[in-house]
Amino acid sequence: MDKVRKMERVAALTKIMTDRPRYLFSLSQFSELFGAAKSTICEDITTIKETMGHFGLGIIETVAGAAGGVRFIPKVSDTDTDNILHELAFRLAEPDRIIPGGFLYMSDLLFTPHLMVKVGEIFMQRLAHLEPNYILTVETKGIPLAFMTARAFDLPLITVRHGSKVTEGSAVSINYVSGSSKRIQTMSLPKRAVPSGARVLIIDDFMKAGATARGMVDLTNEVGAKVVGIGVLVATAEPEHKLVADYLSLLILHDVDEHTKITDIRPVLTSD
Ligand SMILES: O=P(O)(O)OC[C@H]1O[C@H](OP(=O)(O)OP(=O)(O)O)[C@H](O)[C@@H]1O
Ligand SMILES: Nc1ncnc2[nH]cnc12
Repeated sequence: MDKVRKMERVAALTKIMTDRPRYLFSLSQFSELFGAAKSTICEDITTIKETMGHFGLGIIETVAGAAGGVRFIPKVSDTDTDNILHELAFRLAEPDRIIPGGFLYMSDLLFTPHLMVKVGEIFMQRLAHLEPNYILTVETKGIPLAFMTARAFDLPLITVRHGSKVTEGSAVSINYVSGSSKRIQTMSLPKRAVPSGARVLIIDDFMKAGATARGMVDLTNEVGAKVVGIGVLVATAEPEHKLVADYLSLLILHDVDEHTKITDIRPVLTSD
């Protein structure tokens, strides 16, 4: 290979690292890829680190030692977080989102990749201290958000399903009554999906009574793993007491008025 110029290395390194947030790349790997000395790669990394810091684009973390390396950690600034949450609240308050029964149509936003990438990064930033090693959600609408959170953490996603599937092997199942649908539903977790002792972070799009989240906690306990935290995009203000003790919600839905078409939904801001 022709000698790779610094500008080319920096562009390639940035692409490789930001494509896989939080993954620890070894310097030897980069050194081999570009045919450059480790000291040269270190200089490139310093340039990327400074640029990221200067523009508030994320953090480049170096880990010393034989098992060490370098990784990119997404960082959404407080201002960007507040702007995204304001934008989501504004869009969710659009009058034509109200569905009879006081439901809010959210699927278009939940399935918009660039929005969910950011929300996933916000969850990662706020919940990384819990040190999960699995992300868990329940089908259907929670999946894109949970998947993007899993991406920001560089962790696998497990999906609880409404009913067991032969392709997933043996499963533990429970019945629960979702406060939202007021129906008895079944949820199943394949036994092989979560090893016992795993630290699980639950991510979902919506929480009303919290029965769905409670069900996921119970299933996780059933397979000998532990729920370390729960994050939801929207939680309703009422009922105040949910069926799970502790959770982080990015938006609070105070009211949906089907007659006036006014939805009162507010972000939980970084300054709150
Ligand atoms: O706190 P709860 O009252 O239990 O309700 C919350 C659940 O309701 C929604 O799912 P939904 O029933 O709309 O299913 P879907 O994602 O498959 O559309 C949401 O994704 C939660 O999982
Ligand atoms: N989108 C939604 N709007 C209102 N209540 C819900 N419960 C579950 N999903 C909901």
